[in-house]
Amino acid sequence: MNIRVFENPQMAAVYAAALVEQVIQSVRNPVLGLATGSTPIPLYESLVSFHRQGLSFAHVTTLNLDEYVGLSADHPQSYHHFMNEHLFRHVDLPAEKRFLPNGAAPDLALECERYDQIIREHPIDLQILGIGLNGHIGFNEPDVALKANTHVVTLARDTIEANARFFGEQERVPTEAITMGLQPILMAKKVLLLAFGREKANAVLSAVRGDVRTYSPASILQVHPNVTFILDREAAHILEA
Ligand SMILES: N[C@@H]1[C@@H](O)[C@H](O)[C@@H](COP(=O)(O)O)O[C@@H]1O
Repeated sequence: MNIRVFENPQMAAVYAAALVEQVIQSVRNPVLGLATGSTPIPLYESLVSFHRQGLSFAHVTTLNLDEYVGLSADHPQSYHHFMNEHLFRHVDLPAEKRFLPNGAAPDLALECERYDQIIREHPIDLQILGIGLNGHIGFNEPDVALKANTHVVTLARDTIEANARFFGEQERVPTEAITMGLQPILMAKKVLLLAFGREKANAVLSAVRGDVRTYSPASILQVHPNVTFILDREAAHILEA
């Protein structure tokens, strides 16, 4: 596991964007696993600026980690909408090569199967991750057991509270999501986990130094052969103490 600590999220994001560019430039049909949340926003800003300087996404395929159940693609808090706003509408990534789970699908079990089939057809070259305050990755929440495949998850109380800031009030946050399971994340050739801010320091510490536990889903990354944690000083402050 590599750990890189930067002065601030902007510098960390430029480093992460350079690693993404390296994959885009060196792999014939690169597949990127993408994350949402506030953390990857500066990374997407850097990638948009790289695009303006000539980096093409025309041959890239993207697979997102997750989506809220019950939100259609045009809902302002959906992850579909998030990806459009922060990346897709700014770059030349073909619409048919952008995949996200459909949280508004009438049959969620079928939707999970559909998404797993897409994942099987597009093994991930580089997976971008954030981390929840409780150590979740994607929406794989701490639990007695974790799942390998795409599944519907009931969001943890902490997660609903943490994400209420995007919805205005807690009651409006969906209580369920569809998330990729751990298998495609662990099968990705390379994983970048980004974490910024003091409130992430404990989750980062457990992920990096704790035992591998289902109650700390990010800790499973310790068994992956090519993971880089990209942190700002605040998120790294306990690790560096
Ligand atoms: N499902 C997403 C995760 O993929 C994300 O990593 C995490 C942290 O979000 P943030 O980056 O806003 O702290 O929570 C969200 O709920």
